[in-house]
Amino acid sequence: MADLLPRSGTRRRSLRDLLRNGRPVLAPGCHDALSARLVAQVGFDVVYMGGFATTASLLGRPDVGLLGGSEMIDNARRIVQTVELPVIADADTGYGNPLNVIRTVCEYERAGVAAIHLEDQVSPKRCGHMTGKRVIPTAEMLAKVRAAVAARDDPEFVLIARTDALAVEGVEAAIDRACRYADAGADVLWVEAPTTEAELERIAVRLEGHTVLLNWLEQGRTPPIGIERIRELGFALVLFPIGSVLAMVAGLREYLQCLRAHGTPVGCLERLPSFEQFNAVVGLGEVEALGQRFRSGEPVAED
Ligand SMILES: C[C@](O)(C(=O)O)[C@H](CC(=O)O)C(=O)O
Repeated sequence: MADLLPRSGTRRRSLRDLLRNGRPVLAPGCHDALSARLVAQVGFDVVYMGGFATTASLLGRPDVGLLGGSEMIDNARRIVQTVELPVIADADTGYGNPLNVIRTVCEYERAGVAAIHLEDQVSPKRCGHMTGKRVIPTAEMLAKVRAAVAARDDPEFVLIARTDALAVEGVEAAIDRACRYADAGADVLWVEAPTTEAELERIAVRLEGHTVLLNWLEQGRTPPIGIERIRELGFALVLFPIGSVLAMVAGLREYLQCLRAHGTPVGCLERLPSFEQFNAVVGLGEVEALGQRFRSGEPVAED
């Protein structure tokens, strides 16, 4: 049965399968269920939900640790329920100490996400490409990683350990941290916000053999390397965390400026999806067919 609310079911295994394939797995960011549906409909295998875009969407504010874990998990749950792709979610600093990390992992698992990332910033965190970041001692982050590993119920659940130490302690120290986090059980490693191609190469060389994530932050501080270079360097997973909110701002601003200039949207309708095209994005046809099956009384086959 076409699920109105897809089950989380096999999507975690599919994330691990994708990561084993050796392709760079591309994970565009979303900020809500609608943007997640567009990621799926364009044909991507994985979707990412980050704090930057979620904070912007829910609060209209910057990514400076304003959202709590429950708000992030609630947003992730709605995204999981509207796409059948593996969802990678931002768990920021884990929202407290190792006990809080345990709760965060359990709640994200129950929400159906396939992976989370935990970072070693001091709380409240700052967006990884902002200045003024501070990091917690390595030992404190190791305790969080160990707690996260112990907390997960499904071994398919993917734990991503992120270090923001590059901006504070330098690239070598950041890589050393990442290696320690792998020893503690992290499945994927992320050295946040390299600012030169030389740093990107150093990360790739020293972390060879690990599953390494690249955060390809749109308009961020990391050089905008191309997909072939990403493949050469061996990054297994690439996030594009804020494109959905950047695109929304660009498109909506253009629409509103047109409306303000003309008094009606008549001057920009041709650049918008039709009413029917939008209803296809939100699956009006499948929802109405599902409702009709119950109204007609025909037996509902279990998939
Ligand atoms: C990736 C990120 O976690 C996000 O929330 O999208 C952000 C964005 C960034 O990398 O600057 C963050 O680091 O908090």
